[in-house]
Order: sequence, then C-alpha cells, then structure tokens
Amino acid sequence: MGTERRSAELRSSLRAAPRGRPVPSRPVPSRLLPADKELCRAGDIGASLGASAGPSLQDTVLRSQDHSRLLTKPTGPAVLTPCSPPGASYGVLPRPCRALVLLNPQSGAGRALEDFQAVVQPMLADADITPTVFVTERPHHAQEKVQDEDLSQWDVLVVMSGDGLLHEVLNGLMERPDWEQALQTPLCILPGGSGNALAASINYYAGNDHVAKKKLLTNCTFILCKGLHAPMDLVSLSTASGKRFFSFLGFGWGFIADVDIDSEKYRRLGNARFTLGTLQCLVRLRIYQGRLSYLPAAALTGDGEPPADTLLVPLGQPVPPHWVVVPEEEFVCVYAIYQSHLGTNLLMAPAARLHDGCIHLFYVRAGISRVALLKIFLAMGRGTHLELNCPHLHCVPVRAFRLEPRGSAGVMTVDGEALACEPVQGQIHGRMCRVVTGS
Ligand SMILES: Nc1ncnc2c1ncn2[C@@H]1O[C@H](COP(=O)(O)OP(=O)(O)OP(=O)(O)O)[C@@H](O)[C@H]1O
Repeated sequence: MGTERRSAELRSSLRAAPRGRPVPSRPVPSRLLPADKELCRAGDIGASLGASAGPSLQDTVLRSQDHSRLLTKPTGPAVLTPCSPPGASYGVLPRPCRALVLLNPQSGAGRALEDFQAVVQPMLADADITPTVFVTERPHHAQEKVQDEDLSQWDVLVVMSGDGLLHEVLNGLMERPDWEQALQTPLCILPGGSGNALAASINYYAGNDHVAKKKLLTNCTFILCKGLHAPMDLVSLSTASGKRFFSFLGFGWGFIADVDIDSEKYRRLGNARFTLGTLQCLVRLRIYQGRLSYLPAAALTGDGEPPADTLLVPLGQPVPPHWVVVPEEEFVCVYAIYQSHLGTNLLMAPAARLHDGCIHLFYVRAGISRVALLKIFLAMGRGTHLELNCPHLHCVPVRAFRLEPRGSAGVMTVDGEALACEPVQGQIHGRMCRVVTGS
C-alpha cells in the first residue's frame, strides 16, 4: 500500500471515529515536552504512515465483531488453543484525544525522547491526539504519578518505554481506591525499551509483519492513531513474604529470568542484549530446584471476581486436589507468559491473545543439553519451538500456578523486573484493564 493511500486511510478512519470533549487547559506535569513545530510537518507524517502495515480502522472494527476470526492466528503454525472465546467490548478513542505520555528517557538505548519527537509526535498531530509528555526522572516516578492523577483529564495513558514502565503504571493504578474505574482508562504501549514484549505482541495480534526498532514504533503509533481499544487480562502474583503485584506480560524463574536480569548491563545494545545474555547463561547453564503446580485451564468453567484471588489458597497450604503437581523438581526454566512475545524477536506463545483467559505456562526440565536449549531459542524467533518436540520442553495453558523454589538463591522476574526468589503463586483475572490494540 502506497504512502499517500495509507495516509488518506488514516485520515478517513479518524473522521469516522467518535468525537469527545474539547481539550481543557490543564496543569503542566513536572517536565513537559516542548512542542516541536519543526517535527510536525505533513511530509514526515506521510513517510511514517507508509512504513506501517496495519489494517484500516473500518476493517478492524468489523473484525472485532467476528470472534471466530479474532481467534485466527496471524502468522506461523498453531501450537496452543486459546482457552475462552472473547465476548470482547471494543472501544475507540475520542477525537480530539487527550493523551498523557509517560516516557522513560533511560529505557532501552536511551533514545525514547528523540524517537518520540521524531516518529510519534508528527503522527499524533495528524490524528488529532494531543500528547502531554511526563518524562520520568527516577524509578517509581510513573507509578507515583498515576496513583494521584486526575484521570478524567485523559482519554488514554501512553507509556513510551519498555515493559518495566508499564508494569509500574499498572501497579500504580491498582493502588488507587478507585482502581476499577481507573483501569477503564485505555493504556497504550509505544516501544522505547530493549525488550518491548507487549509492543511486539500487539503488532503481532494486529496481523502486521514482524518488525523491530523504529518500524515497530511506527506500527504501534499507527495503532494508537486508529485508537481501537480492547480488554486485556492481568495476572495477580502473590509472594510468601506478602507482596502482591499485577502483571500483564509474564513471570519467570531460571534461565530466562537470569538472561533478563544479567543482561541489564548491556541495555545500551537494545534487543541484542538478550542474544548476548542468552549465550552467557548457556555457557554456565544452571539447574533450579523447586516444586511447580498449576490449575489447568480446562479445569475451570468461570473466572474469579477480580481482584480477589478466588482460585488460590494461601501459600502455606497445599494446593487444592484438582491442581496438577509437576512430578519433576529440577528445572532449567519456568516461564508463565500471557502475551505472545517474550521480546521483540521471541514469539514464545503464538496463540496467546490479549484476553484469552490463559496463562501459557512453559517449563524446561533439567537434563536438556545446551544445544537443544539453543535450538529452542532460535526456533522461538519464528514461534516454531514447540514443533521441535523437545521432551524437556513443556507448555500448558493454565488459570493459576504456584512455584515453590528450594532455597532463595537466584532471581525471579515479573514483566521483566527483578523480584527476590521466594514461593510465589498467581492467577489470571480476565479482561481487567483496557489496552490500545490493532484488532
Ligand atoms: N528516569 C529514569 N531513570 C532511571 N530509571 C528509570 C527512570 N524512569 C524509569 N526508570 C526505571 O527503569 C526501569 C526499566 O525501564 P523499562 O522497562 O521501561 O525499560 P527497559 O528495561 O529498557 O525495557 P524492557 O523492559 O523492554 O527491556 C523501570 O523499572 C523504571 O522504574
């Protein structure tokens, strides 16, 4: 599709979108991005739109009414079956649209602010979306910001960063007394980090070709410009020491968690940090001991009432009898993922969708060779790792899981952020928040 046609398509899509209230004057956040008129030229917008490959708004809304097609995987072989049909309620952002953009200037290779100005800002101007940019100055800054924010000022909360900042924003919203209402404000991720797993997943759900870096940013901005939003499942995670988190992406222990955290020092390499980290962790391959239990997805007929963890019993008690306890207690890796992508180039759960009601629980038993493990990660680039039929690799769709590591050495991750190693359990909460999506 040519650049002009794509640009015309965006404009006609936006004309069809419902219009909201006019933008009131509002207080300026701690650091407001200066408007850069130079970057708002129409020619830049056309060039940006030409790089995107998403469907039109009209196509997307039509598809949102056709649930069977929504479950059709865009590319690659099917390896998992989504667990519950989505009776989804889709919405469209109003125009003009007021966007609070939470931007971490340190994320990824440290180019989020420049990329926002060069790529995102011109496209938003064309789409009648007015961004107010809040540049974070330290960890937890975004979390604190959304805890107290008057959300009636905003039509969408945009996170321009990696998955870690969205994790903060989500948990900040969950700490509010009006969390249920707060979660109705659509969230949007624009990739500025090194992993960008949710951005890559949303690009994939939209049926777009696999892309990275600026092309992924352009695709995700195009999706924001079209403004469709849909429910997203969350997972609550509780630990033996009494912490509770909400997670949109995944929980990890063992090899993948170690790669994630050990490669932090190579953040400036962008996504390549994970390749380097994987090779390093392969060299000193470790075994992790513990007990893994889960509630299979098929064993349950309805969702619990969020945010109460109705599927779980306290960590001090044995898991309920209808749970499965994995007989082996030595693992190379356990990873519970609820989106398709583990990183831009890792299609871990090809059948996962925003609101499929499933945790896709992967585990690799000890005894796997380094070569076999490397093959799994190489195949994950195309999402074909389960076709290898590796006897050590298991994948099961579940509603809840518990992991009880033997000992406290090592690290766990939630949405890519480090967590002390301790007993943890989690359960799915279907359709708890809303996210801007292409389909
Ligand atoms: N101004 C800042 N300076 C330093 N750290 C920050 C700042 N703002 C946010 N952070 C912290 O940086 C951490 C990492 O951010 P984020 O996950 O968004 O980027 P990333 O790690 O590069 O991306 P990814 O998660 O995709 O790998 C978050 O835990 C967040 O708390």
